[in-house]
Amino acid sequence: MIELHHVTKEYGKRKSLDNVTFTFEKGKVYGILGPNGSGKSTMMKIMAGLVYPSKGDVTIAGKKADRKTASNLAFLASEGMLYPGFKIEQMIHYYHSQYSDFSIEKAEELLTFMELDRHQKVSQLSKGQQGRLKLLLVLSRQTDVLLLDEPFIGLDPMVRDTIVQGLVSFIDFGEQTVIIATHEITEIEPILEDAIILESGRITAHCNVEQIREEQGLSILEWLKSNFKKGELV
Ligand SMILES: Nc1ncnc2c1ncn2[C@@H]1O[C@H](COP(=O)(O)OP(=O)(O)OP(=O)(O)O)[C@@H](O)[C@H]1O
Repeated sequence: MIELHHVTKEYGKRKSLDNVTFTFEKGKVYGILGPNGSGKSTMMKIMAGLVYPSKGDVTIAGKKADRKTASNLAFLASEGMLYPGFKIEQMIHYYHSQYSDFSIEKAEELLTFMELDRHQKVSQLSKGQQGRLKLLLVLSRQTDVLLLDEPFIGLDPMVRDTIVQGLVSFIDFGEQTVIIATHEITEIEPILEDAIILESGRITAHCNVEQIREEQGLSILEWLKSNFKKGELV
């Protein structure tokens, strides 16, 4: 369980997060949706213990989020995960050396699944291949919490579908708490249980995906549009 309690993050006078209180329940898959600059990455970094709130607090399984709690969660970040001079197999061995929960067997399975060549250098990978390698590195870890910040960035629509299948195959549903910040709402919808909308640093809506589908007949994109106050596109 991840609890945000009156969390505000200020950069200068600007509030990236504004008094956010929310509980992510254990074993559920959440989507964080919202336009550019609404605070999605800030929220992910705060839960990952990489950025500290200006006010309020974040706890993971009852412990305050910091570098220590960060070691028991896998975070797919938008920047800073890959070393350009490394080959793919070196990246895998590096992660294996850094994280005791890293499974080489899972990494091998994912190499095949993601159609990556272990001998290729990171600097020679396309954006899509880099995205797949990042996913390989986080999905090979056996952590209670998985945070994915824009996992589809740079990936073409065909590959996005493959990635969703990969998530379905490699996530431990019901056990891992998975939080995905994304603009690719339609692609991710099949695996989401709950969705929240962030607008200007505030949570403005929260839904159970199946419930709105059954009770209101809405897809998550339609729900998002119906809830979105400013009418901006995400
Ligand atoms: N390190 C930083 N220093 C100053 N301002 C920052 C910093 N990080 C984020 N911000 C600001 O905080 C706000 C929220 O940014 P954030 O990256 O969390 O949004 P986002 O919803 O992830 O956006 P996107 O969809 O474009 O990735 C933005 O106004 C951004 O400029």
